[in-house]
Amino acid sequence: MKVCTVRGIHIGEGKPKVCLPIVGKNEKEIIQQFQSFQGLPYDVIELRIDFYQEIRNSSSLKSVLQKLRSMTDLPILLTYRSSREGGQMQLSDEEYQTFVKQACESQCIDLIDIELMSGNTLVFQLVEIAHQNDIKVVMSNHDFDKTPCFSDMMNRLEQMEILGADICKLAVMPITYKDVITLLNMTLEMSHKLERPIVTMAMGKIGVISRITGELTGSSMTFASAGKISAPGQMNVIDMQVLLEAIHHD
Ligand SMILES: O=C1C[C@@](O)(C(=O)O)C[C@@H](O)[C@@H]1O
Repeated sequence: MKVCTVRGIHIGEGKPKVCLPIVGKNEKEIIQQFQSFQGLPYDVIELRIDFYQEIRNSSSLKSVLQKLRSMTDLPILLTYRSSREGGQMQLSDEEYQTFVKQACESQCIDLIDIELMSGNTLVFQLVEIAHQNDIKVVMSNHDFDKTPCFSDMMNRLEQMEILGADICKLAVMPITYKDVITLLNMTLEMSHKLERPIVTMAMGKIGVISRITGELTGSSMTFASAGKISAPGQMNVIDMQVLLEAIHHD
């Protein structure tokens, strides 16, 4: 597995990197949430821009990205999560493309989430826009209803790599503990098979274990919370670091 380095953070090496999501609906809330992270042990900020009410307004979008950039040197991952995949809103294909272009051209972000299921042509175009602007692509897929079978999950991660992902991310919903074990096994296998770092998680209460075992299975990043969660099962960032450290070995 190759390492993806962003602003000196090596994703895919050592302990899984901890990402904290911001879920503010306006600029004030976004900045307040970011400020509340001060002093906490984390590596990457995720701005969940589907929560932001002004996502379609290019000057507001630019302004919020510029403000956040001016406040931190940590890597910023910008994520628009469609309602199809558990997010807060649905952009049309055209709007999605415009949004990705504006965000990447702002030069205020380091990584951008692109949903695998947006359709190959659109995904290809979005990856191109990101890479032209030196932004890394976290390609993602979410199943909030179930855990797909082993081979389906493998295929999705493989497809992400083929489509140009720099990091391949899969989040699923387990119904049973067996689903969680299936995800962990699949992660272990794919972390050896793929060239790109992978990120996986089983959401919800019964999937919590999957958020701390990345060093064993090869999942290179994990999402925690500092107050507001962006997905079910995220644990507090301080508890998370204690557990990651307990598992960590050289
Ligand atoms: O894709 C992911 C992972 C996630 O869904 C989780 O389960 O922690 C949280 C989201 O904010 C992020 O974009």
